[in-house]
Amino acid sequence: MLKLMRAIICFLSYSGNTEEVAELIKEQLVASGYIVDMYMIGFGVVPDLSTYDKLFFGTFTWDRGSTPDEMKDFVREIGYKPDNVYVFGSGDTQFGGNDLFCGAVDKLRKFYNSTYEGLKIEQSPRGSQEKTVTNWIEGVLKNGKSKNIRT
Ligand SMILES: Cc1cc2nc3c(=O)[nH]c(=O)nc-3n(C[C@H](O)[C@H](O)[C@H](O)COP(=O)(O)O)c2cc1C
Repeated sequence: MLKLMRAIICFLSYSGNTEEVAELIKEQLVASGYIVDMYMIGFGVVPDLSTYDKLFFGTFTWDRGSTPDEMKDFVREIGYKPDNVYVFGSGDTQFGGNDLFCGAVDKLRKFYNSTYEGLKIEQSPRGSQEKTVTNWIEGVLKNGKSKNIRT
């Protein structure tokens, strides 16, 4: 029997940019045959992540390259380090240039030992950056690790 792959996209977004990235990732995964759930960090109970093949965590960056507190709380609530995490985020190079751009993406990736590169989007992904999202997802699907949740 054909087993469908499942992914969840957990994201934190105040003004909607990271949410837009999450939506694009969802569209791409669905087009590739995944069943996709979305979780807005800070709203409701943290889902059971062990039931997903791939986990996508998204966040904006704050306060000179920092990870927002809600994201830190989410990480604490999970309570373990899944090994199938892919990190994405939005930021703005006006806040400290390349050094601080999407610093939270780098920090989360490091925390989860996520070997696949993080996706960093300058504010809204709509327009020319949509291709960046598409390329990233293609790379994740081709090269990224999946947790085999059925063994
Ligand atoms: C006070 C403040 C500080 C920020 N600091 C950074 C930063 O250090 N690095 C960065 O890349 N973006 C920084 N940003 C930009 C946001 O991360 C960016 O606007 C992001 O797209 C917002 O995401 P959201 O629309 O999902 O809430 C900052 C924004 C604000 C308002």
